[in-house]
Amino acid sequence: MHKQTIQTSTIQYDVVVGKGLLSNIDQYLPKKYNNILIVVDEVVKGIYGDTVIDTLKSAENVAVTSVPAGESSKSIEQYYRLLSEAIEHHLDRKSLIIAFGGGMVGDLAGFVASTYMRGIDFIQVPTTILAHDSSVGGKVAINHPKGKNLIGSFYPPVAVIYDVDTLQSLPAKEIRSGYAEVVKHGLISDQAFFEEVLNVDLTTPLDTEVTVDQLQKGIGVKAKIVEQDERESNIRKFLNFGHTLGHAIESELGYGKITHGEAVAIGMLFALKLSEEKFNTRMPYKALYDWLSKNQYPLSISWPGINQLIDKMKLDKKSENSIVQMVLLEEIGKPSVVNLSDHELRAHLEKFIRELD
Ligand SMILES: NC(=O)c1ccc[n+]([C@@H]2O[C@H](COP(=O)([O-])OP(=O)(O)OC[C@H]3O[C@@H](n4cnc5c(N)ncnc54)[C@H](O)[C@@H]3O)[C@@H](O)[C@H]2O)c1
Ligand SMILES: O=C(O)C(=O)C[C@@H](O)[C@H](O)[C@H](O)COP(=O)(O)O
Ligand SMILES: [Zn+2]
Repeated sequence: MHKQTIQTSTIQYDVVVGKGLLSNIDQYLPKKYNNILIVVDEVVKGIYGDTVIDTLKSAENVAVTSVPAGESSKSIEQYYRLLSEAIEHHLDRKSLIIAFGGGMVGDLAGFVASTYMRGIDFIQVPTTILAHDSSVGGKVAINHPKGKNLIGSFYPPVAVIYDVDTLQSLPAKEIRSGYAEVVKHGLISDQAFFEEVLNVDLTTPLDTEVTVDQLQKGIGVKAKIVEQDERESNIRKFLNFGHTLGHAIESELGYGKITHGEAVAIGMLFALKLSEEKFNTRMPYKALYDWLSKNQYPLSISWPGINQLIDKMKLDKKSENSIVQMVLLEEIGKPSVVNLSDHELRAHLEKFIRELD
């Protein structure tokens, strides 16, 4: 078992990563709670629900509510329904919400916790590779048809309990999706880490030791940033590398049509191309493209119209006065936030799409 402590200006919490944690989950709760609501998606409930419920039921008053699996549950309807469940189960300010699943459940249940009675404790119990990213740092949100995560808050969990045994049952598509964020953590932090990630072959069974080591490194990269800039005034924007276009693609194609990581992977390729142009430097575009292709990321997508994409990019949370900001790289490990005019963005995006297709 490995523990990293996150210390921001507002809160301290532990991220515990290890094997077999689910069946001892009660031991990792930071304190005793009078009442717990577990929010889980139907797939995760089917595989791991009993273990967690049985462990907690002996000690606490526990209720479970499930949401349909998939990005479309990160919606105002599910958010409202979960609030109603919290009321029905008599959760109060001494109660706990457990977000049990991938990033979808983490973001949704975390947002419920952040607004129910103006905020009650919640913990993240991630079950996907992607959630090494989403469970740490306290961004919680739901989607709006106009844009990803437009309704949300900064609301850190009181603990993250990451049982890596759960990764064994992940479908290949979700392994790919999660690894895009590991690649991101490599690109924004360190050449050696990036190269190490590109050595991983996602088409063969994962080497658990290597994966867990890389997930811990990714968490370390994220922790270092959110500890200094919890609310994204400056350097936290670096964690958005690949997301300005990625989120626009997800939202324009329809939530769930492409996974978050698949869209971010395309967004990172675009950001690398732009970085080359803006900083007159060489970027590992080809190395990343080849790795993504070899690992069966969908790089040839049915592209939405450029105007729609640009409109969505303007709604990105980094935008100011409708000017699109993108995170680019001056070099690997040296991210930088750059403003782009509509004209420039359109020209580069058109060229990128043409060359990718
Ligand atoms: N808050 C943040 O900082 C942050 C960071 C990155 C991504 N996100 C958000 O996270 C979401 C994506 O998260 P995700 O990729 O984990 O998707 P997800 O939560 O939708 O899970 C993906 C799929 O995997 C299934 N699944 C989950 N765990 C499983 C397991 N152990 N075994 C088998 N199947 C399992 C789920 O049922 C689902 O079908 C997006 O909404 C994205 O915007 C948030
Ligand atoms: O933690 C962050 O900050 C990130 O940007 C991490 C991203 O991987 C994640 O997808 C996040 O939800 C994006 O945030 P948003 O503010 O662009 O919605
Ligand atoms: Zn992301």
